[in-house]
Amino acid sequence: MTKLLYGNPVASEIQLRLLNYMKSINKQPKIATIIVGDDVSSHKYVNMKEMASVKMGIEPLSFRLDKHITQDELIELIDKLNSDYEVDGILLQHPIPGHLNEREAFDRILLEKDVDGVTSTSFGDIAMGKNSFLSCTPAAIIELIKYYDIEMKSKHIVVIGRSSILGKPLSSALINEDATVTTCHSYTRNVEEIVGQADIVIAAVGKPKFVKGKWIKEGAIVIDAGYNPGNAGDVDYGSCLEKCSAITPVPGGVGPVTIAKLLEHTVLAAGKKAKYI
Ligand SMILES: Nc1nc2c(c(=O)[nH]1)N[C@@H](CN(C=O)c1ccc(C(=O)N[C@@H](CCC(=O)O)C(=O)O)cc1)CN2
Repeated sequence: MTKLLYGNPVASEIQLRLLNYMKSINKQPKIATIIVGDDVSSHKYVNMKEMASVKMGIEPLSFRLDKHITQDELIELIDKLNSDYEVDGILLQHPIPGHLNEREAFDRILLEKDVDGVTSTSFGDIAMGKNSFLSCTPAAIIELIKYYDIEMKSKHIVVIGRSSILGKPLSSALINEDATVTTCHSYTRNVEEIVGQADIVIAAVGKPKFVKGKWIKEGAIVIDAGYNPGNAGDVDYGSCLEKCSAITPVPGGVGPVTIAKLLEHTVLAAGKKAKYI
């Protein structure tokens, strides 16, 4: 019987941990959320993050910027939030319109307010095993794997995707968990063959139903980090279900844990206790 790795119990456990921790902080954590433009999915995800924040007693400060905003105006807002003592965390939702330099904007976020783990410095710190916030979806995946007592040490984990907020930091964090990691991307030859050698497959490619059941080694574990329109994951769920020993559903898998990790990082930032993963 294939085990379903649901995200909600993992998210609930994180939230319980946070509620306890919040009792020891004598301030209400505040997160600034920024969306540039009118990407429908971005608005949906940020609304979900804000609703979850409010439920946890975190105050969201929303910034919805026009799609024609200039780089200077965006940087000016980030600078203002960096120097606002009341703001504990800053979230700049990806993607932003193409005329803007997203990397420069991410990197403008002060390290201690980078609760979303998107700055180059956070990424470098994580790679070196230093104390910064890991990007939220990679952090969610590692939390979910640990929650279900899945061994990472010495396992061959194949990550499909190398985006700067998902595939790359995830591969790096998995190496720190003593896994043997192969990262596949659009120039990788024979992806099917490589996936077939994996003990754990993590799909973070941004292509609906990309991973097929026939690629999967019998009994492997499949984690779907995809968030495509219409709630489609990156994994062809039906065919993979038949081959694997455990799988995350979409929706209801990695997604809810990603949001819980953002809340956790925000509360930890508020408590000035940044903690690795
Ligand atoms: N600055 C960032 N931008 C983006 C990130 C990020 O971590 N930081 N990640 C993605 C998308 N994302 C969060 O922003 C995200 C996507 C999906 C979910 C989620 O919980 N999905 C639900 C289904 C939602 C629904 O009902 O429609 C699920 O999987 O159960 C959470 C977060 C892009 N940009």
